[in-house]
Amino acid sequence: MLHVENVSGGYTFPILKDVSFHLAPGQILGVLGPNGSGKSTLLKLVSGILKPEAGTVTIAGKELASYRAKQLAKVMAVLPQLHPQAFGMTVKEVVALGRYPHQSGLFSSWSNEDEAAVVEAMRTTQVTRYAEQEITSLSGGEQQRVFVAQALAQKAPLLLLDEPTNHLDIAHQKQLLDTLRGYVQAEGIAVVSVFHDINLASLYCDQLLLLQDGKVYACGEPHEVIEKAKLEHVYETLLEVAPHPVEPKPQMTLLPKESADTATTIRKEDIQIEDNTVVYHSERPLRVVSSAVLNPGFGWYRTLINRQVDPTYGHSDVTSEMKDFVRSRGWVSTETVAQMTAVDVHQAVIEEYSGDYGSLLIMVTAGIGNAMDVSRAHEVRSLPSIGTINTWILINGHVSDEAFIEAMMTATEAKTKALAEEHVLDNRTGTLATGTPTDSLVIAATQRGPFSPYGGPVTELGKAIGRAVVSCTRQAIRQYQQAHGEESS
Ligand SMILES: Nc1ncnc2c1ncn2[C@@H]1O[C@H](COP(=O)(O)OP(=O)(O)OP(=O)(O)O)[C@@H](O)[C@H]1O
Repeated sequence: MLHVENVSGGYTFPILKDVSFHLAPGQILGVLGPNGSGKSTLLKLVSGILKPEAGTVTIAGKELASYRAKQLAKVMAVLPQLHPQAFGMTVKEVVALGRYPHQSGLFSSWSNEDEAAVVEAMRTTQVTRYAEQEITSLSGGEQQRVFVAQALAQKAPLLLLDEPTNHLDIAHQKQLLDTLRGYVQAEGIAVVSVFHDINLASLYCDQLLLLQDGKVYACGEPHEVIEKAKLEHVYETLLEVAPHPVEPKPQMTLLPKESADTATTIRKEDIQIEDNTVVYHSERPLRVVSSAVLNPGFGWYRTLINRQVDPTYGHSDVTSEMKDFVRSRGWVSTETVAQMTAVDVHQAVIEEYSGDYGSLLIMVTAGIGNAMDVSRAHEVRSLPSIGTINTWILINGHVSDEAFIEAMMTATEAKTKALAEEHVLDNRTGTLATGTPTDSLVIAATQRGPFSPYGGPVTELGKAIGRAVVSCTRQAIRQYQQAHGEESS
């Protein structure tokens, strides 16, 4: 649909240098780049407002320079960054201007097709209710939607949009782009759109073109362009790129400058055992990954709780009950990770280790009444009630996501090793137990200090986790056995 080949051009001096890309029908290309990088200039060169000094622009198989104005308007609609003033016109009249290329003769007649296109465009952009209102009486975002409607009413197979979501609130941004996406797929049109919002561009575009100083720095699918190093280089700012939770489209997050007063050190004496809970509270949120009852998964939290409940504990909504409990103790539920255990929390084993990775605090409570052999779990019909090994690994250090995951594996292997060393059996099968049905793990890091990219058993961090978890879990198992009158072997 659109072929841009080695285009250079600009104003009195060149802005764009040697830009090439191709766009197929049914595709959206997002143009990204910092202020002044040439995004709007590129649209002006593609739309014919500016003439290229070198290179060619071909639309629907025909060179741009050979189109007559009205003919061009039939194949291409443009939403400029700044809109022409439209004083005294109603919304419908502004949208109807989009039908100009389809009028013929001196005394143009308004056809049913024109009317249908205008009505549909207003409906799509949700401006029908303002149809008879003067455009200047609308808010900035409402006016923006009217100009998008004007471009859609033109029914051109190529749409050039300069920041179409400008002034729109998040719901209207999403609504407009969802509609555009559907429209592009249904009608097979092609769209080139300038975006400032990198995440929206990633979510909605098939291809992205990243400009730097008028040159193409990167071009490809969102996962090829939305890369930390590329964006940091072009925008000259610190950021992170992470996966979108639902779509396979990367999303970027800005990293604010680190403030000097935000360091937190986790110390053994700050872990409190009060009533029926083990509690750690940090002034600064910790990066946590956990399988806790309250706030599991990855997140940032300030309070960690291992709560002892009665062995007969039973609630239909455990998460809500835990939230209420956390609040009743004066903690904030949205910044608390909470686990449950039937073990007396005074039997918690807490140890401290340090090394090149920073330092570690381990807390373990071990209830092994329901210990089971995972390889024989398929033979068990009903799950036993409470009986859990809860483990905390608190790290004074900076840990990558990969290291968090490897630390989980290392800790799990270490726990299983501890059960074997203590010769804990699965009572149903008489084989060595590997864990319990409801074991829970919390790994938290201050994300300051030494950086650990990995957490496997050959890393300093992994070695410490392996040794510490085996030691603490073995002691916790013995505590449990002594409390329950059993002999540790
Ligand atoms: N009409 C003009 N005459 C001369 N120079 C211009 C004109 N319009 C833009 N420029 C210059 O061209 C360069 C690129 O501008 P352009 O508007 O294409 O950037 P952009 O990437 O769209 O920026 P923004 O993100 O701020 O909208 C800038 O240095 C700008 O000053």
